[in-house]
Amino acid sequence: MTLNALHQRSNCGTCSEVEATVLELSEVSFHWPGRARFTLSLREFALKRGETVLLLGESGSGKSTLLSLICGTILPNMGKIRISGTDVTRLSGGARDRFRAENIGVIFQQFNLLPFGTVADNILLPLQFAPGRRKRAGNAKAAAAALCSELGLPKDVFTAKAHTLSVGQQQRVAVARALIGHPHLIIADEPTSALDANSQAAFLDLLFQQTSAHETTLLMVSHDPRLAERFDRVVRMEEIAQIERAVA
Ligand SMILES: Nc1ncnc2c1ncn2[C@@H]1O[C@H](COP(=O)(O)OP(=O)(O)OP(=O)(O)O)[C@@H](O)[C@H]1O
Repeated sequence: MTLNALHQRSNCGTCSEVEATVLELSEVSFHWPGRARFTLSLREFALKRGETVLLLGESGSGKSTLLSLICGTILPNMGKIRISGTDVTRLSGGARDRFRAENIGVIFQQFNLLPFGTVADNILLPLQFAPGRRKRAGNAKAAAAALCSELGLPKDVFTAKAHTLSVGQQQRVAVARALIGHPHLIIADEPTSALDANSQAAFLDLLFQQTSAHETTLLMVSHDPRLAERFDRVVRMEEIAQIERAVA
């Protein structure tokens, strides 16, 4: 039996601790290649199950780089990145893509919806690559429709093409796509940056309602420190990471 299977089946203290930590980075170092070499080093960073964390940092401080490392779209030069007990740096490229689809819901700044796909197509997309998540979603179409209704999207929008939606509606679709099948970890990269204060508050209400209902861990990047009070914890890039820039 694998360690993960043991953790899932056991109620022992050690395993509850492992399960309680959804994300754990240790001794991670990454550099972007090229003339203006940027190096990000991070000793330790962990997120607990159900925790909501706002990651703040100046432009160019490596926030998006860190999120890409967590999502496994780039690999560190050294160090461990464990998500729900699996060190993603040890997975092959294909296995990492599948792991991401299974375990992480991602919300991008520009939402990254398929413009000519329907709302349903967009929400169901991650399930195509993630059989476990598809199973957790149950009746996937019904789950997507339920999420739409919980997120305040009108029924007739379900079959509309994504590009015909308002920005506010597209946001909700992006949230539904990240939440379907209950991934343990949601990563959001400045999802509120293009919104006015009222829309920002409404967006966060939706996100927090959903994450608290399913004990989902949320790591959200923003430039806006005013959002801090809504989160369990605020982390600044300079507290957790060191960066170096060297021009060759
Ligand atoms: N694809 C890339 N190729 C090479 N270097 C990159 C790449 N992406 C980022 N970098 C380097 O990493 C540095 C940090 O960029 P990153 O986007 O992670 O910062 P950020 O904190 O998210 O910035 P912002 O708040 O402006 O989005 C950049 O200054 C750049 O030097």
